[in-house]
Amino acid sequence: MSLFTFLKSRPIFWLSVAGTTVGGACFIKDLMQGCNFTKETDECNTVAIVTGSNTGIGKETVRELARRRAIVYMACRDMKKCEAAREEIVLETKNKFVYCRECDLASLDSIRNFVSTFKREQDSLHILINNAGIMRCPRMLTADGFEMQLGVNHLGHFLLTNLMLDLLLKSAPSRIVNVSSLAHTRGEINTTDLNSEHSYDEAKAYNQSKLANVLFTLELARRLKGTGVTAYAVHPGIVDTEIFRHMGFFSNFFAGLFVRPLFWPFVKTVHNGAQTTLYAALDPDLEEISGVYISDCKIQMPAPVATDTQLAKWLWAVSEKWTRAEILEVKTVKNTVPILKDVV
Ligand SMILES: NC(=O)C1=CN([C@@H]2O[C@H](COP(=O)(O)OP(=O)(O)OC[C@H]3O[C@@H](n4cnc5c(N)ncnc54)[C@H](OP(=O)(O)O)[C@@H]3O)[C@@H](O)[C@H]2O)C=CC1
Ligand SMILES: CC1=C(/C=C/C(C)=C/C=C/C(C)=C/C=O)C(C)(C)CCC1
Repeated sequence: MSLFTFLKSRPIFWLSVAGTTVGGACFIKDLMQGCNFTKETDECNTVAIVTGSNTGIGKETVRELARRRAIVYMACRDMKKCEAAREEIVLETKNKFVYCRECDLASLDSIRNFVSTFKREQDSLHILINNAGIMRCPRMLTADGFEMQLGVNHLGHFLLTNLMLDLLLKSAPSRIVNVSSLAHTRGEINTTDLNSEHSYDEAKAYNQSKLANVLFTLELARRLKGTGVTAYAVHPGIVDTEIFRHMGFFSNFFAGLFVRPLFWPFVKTVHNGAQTTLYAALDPDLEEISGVYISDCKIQMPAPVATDTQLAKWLWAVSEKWTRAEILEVKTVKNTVPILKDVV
């Protein structure tokens, strides 16, 4: 009888195999969780907006901002889901200054309505977190005819940010956090068919939109230099959220039963997935830094194409035209401080 045949017949052998597998999976899971933003900050009187915050990374981001006593606006398209998430967060954090307001990033009108409502209620904004996202959906169009992933992930946030710039400038130091992805490294800006009208590939469209997030951050930082408003692009890690909802391989019943458990050790929990966003939004050490790409709470180099300033300017010009955004002429602090010849 070989050693293996002998072991196979012993229940203790199978118990130890199962124990090692579970232990190994937990060990890998622990290794994959990445950074934790533990620096205590008091955000009392800080006004923040988080888009797409009824679930996933956005919801966790709101939870932590609320725990730190911020006034938080959850900008969501589904008011029922938003209210359920808000209630849970208010009960848990005892912070009642958490509000749900409708904002469908797939509609320029909805974004404009959200901005008007917000400006009627608040006269400052310190943190804008452009988090909402949709990944690898079949070809769909927004209310204004934009390909959905480009429309929601980039163009909607482009308009929202520009409409909020007056408040952000007034409230400086203030921050804009664009939730991008490592997927930007596989992205290309299709300058001849940005809206995927001639051909559509769901993965290419997602990667393009996430590259657009980094290029938008770069151009924002350039335009806002010296104003006290800073911009960051972040990669949250691979996080167990509903982002896979359009990918049958991950989201159907069979996947839930067999595929997800296989991936479980390799993905971050939502709590850990929100840490890099929180770091970018809150860490005082970043106050003088802008236009950077952050992954695992560390400034990292993005893909070379994401540092192309000409491409960033091109994307800005097209986005400005398509969203009909009124772009504020930004005066830097240097320009606004009166100089001697203005005073005498
Ligand atoms: N999870 C991951 O591994 C990674 C995620 N990211 C990025 O993180 C961000 C958050 O995603 P995650 O939490 O994972 O995904 P989820 O799918 O869990 O959350 C996405 C959020 O965006 C909202 N949203 C989608 N479309 C719109 C819209 N038209 N208007 C307003 N809100 C909308 C969703 O609302 P609703 O529930 O109503 O659809 C939801 O609240 C995204 O930008 C994503 O690209 C980046 C890298 C990896
Ligand atoms: C294939 C594969 C993995 C899954 C990768 C996934 C699920 C990536 C998701 C990326 C997302 C959501 C990007 C968003 O911008 C693991 C688990 C790392 C293990 C190794 C092989």
